[in-house]
Amino acid sequence: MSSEFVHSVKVPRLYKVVAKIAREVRENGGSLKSLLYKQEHPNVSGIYSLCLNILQQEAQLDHLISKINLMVNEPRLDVWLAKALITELLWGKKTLKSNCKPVKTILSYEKQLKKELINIANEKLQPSIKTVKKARYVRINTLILQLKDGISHFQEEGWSLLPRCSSYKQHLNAVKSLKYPNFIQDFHIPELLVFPADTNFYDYPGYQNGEIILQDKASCLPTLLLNPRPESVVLDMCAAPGMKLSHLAAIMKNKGKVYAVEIDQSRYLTLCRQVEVADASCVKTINKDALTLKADELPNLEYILVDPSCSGSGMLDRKLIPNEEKSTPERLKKLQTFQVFLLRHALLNFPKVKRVVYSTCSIHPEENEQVVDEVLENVGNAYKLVPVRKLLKEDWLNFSSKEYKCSDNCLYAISDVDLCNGFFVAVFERNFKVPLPKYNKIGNSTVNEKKKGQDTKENQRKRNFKVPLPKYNKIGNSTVNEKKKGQDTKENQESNLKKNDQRNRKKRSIRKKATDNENVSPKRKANNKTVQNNNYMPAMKKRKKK
Ligand SMILES: C[S@@+](CC[C@H](N)C(=O)[O-])C[C@H]1O[C@@H](n2cnc3c(N)ncnc32)[C@H](O)[C@@H]1O
Repeated sequence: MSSEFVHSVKVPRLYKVVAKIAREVRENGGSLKSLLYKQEHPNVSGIYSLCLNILQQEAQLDHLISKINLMVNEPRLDVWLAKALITELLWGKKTLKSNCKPVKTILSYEKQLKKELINIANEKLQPSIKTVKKARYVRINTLILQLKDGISHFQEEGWSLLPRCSSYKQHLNAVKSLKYPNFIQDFHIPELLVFPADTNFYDYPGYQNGEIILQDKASCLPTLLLNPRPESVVLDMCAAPGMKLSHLAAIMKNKGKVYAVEIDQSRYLTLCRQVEVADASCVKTINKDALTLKADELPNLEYILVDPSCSGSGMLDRKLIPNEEKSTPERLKKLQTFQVFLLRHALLNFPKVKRVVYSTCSIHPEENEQVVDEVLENVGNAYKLVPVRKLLKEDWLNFSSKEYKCSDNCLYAISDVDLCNGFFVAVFERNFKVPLPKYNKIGNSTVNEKKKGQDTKENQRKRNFKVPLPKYNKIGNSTVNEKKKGQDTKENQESNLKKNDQRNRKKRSIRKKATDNENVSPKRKANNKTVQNNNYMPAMKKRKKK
């Protein structure tokens, strides 16, 4: 076989992106999700799924590549591109549709690869990582497609809808034994359809068009529990990539307003694309730090979703990637500090808000019960925790630990039990009879009385609510709050405040320039390219009449 590669036909961009990300994760220890959002590729889920597959099958891939002498015979072939193409051929779509040279090369080894794969199975080579099965969830985006039309579409494709169950336990048993051609509506979220675990919908025209959204059940729970009524005003403090956001817009039937805030520039662009594709016209996207938001920027705000960055320890997919960042106690502590800050900001800075939902895709109490407990101390009786058990009419199985002050009032989704990602949700409801504690005074007595005397860096920050967390995205490394070394005297605090005010004013004017164009053409900027590249496929079924 020739070792000269003629690049007359381009390698499909998806495979190039997948190869680049997989290499970065494996060779430089990058985080799969962060790398994904930097790519600005419309098919985020497709790329994610293929990358995950490569990383999971890496032991077999290395074995196969060495058995067929691929890199010896084809020294100019990029090994990561080869891994991406082989993965697609053997475990993905099982076909490669392109005439580019690397694809032709891999196809010329197809027979050998398949033969060696059978040998691997016979040799009982252990897969890189044990595969964890969960159901495949498909949310019908009711902003575009009516639920009944979505269901009919799948039925016309040969799928058969099982009757809904009368209890959650029965439903879980039905999901556990789901097999093609059966699917079922979710017990709690009717617009969420549940299919057997291995079903793949990434190529579905309806997925490309935003008519269906591939969203795990766990990720729909916070929005289900926030449950804003249509015409209300909602803030999604940490919005990208926009899964919960588009569900919020659907719950509100695109009536009212949802402010979607995201600090990270590349994730913000993904968010704008998701808003456009999902047709979430009631959303206003804002690219800024949620900690700097003020009540008067968001008039009549009633509901807030706080879904901050977390360790992601509940995400089944993440558990499948060897060597991904681990939840060390130090990392959890830093995440917790940020989570407390953000939740407290949501609860104490927006006086008209009546409900706040806090959620994480973590199963660590450090990011869940401990955060809620700490913030409960600050809010006093101005907010109460609503027992989720009641909201879900007793039809839920796992709750927060009674060892904590929040007791069993919050929800846990446990993968093995609930057949979705691990998740935590707490619902706070405002008691308007009690005024909000004064939060923005230095030395505020409502903050963490217990820790008086221990003048830790964290306590200094807690007392000083006006000062935003420095460099949000460096959480998890040592740059956070480095500057506050030394004594925390009142003088120091006041001078810090002044410095921060000046810094904030400067930042605001820079950001204003950057975000002003968001008012001019918020979505076009991010989406035009995507929509054109997306090759809009034909719709699944009748579009919902507007
Ligand atoms: C767990 S993800 C949110 C997932 C999202 N709610 C969804 O359902 O698709 C957390 C997001 O918060 C963003 N973030 C972190 N700190 C932030 C801050 N201070 N202000 C706004 N966004 C922030 C991160 O960049 C990340 O995109």
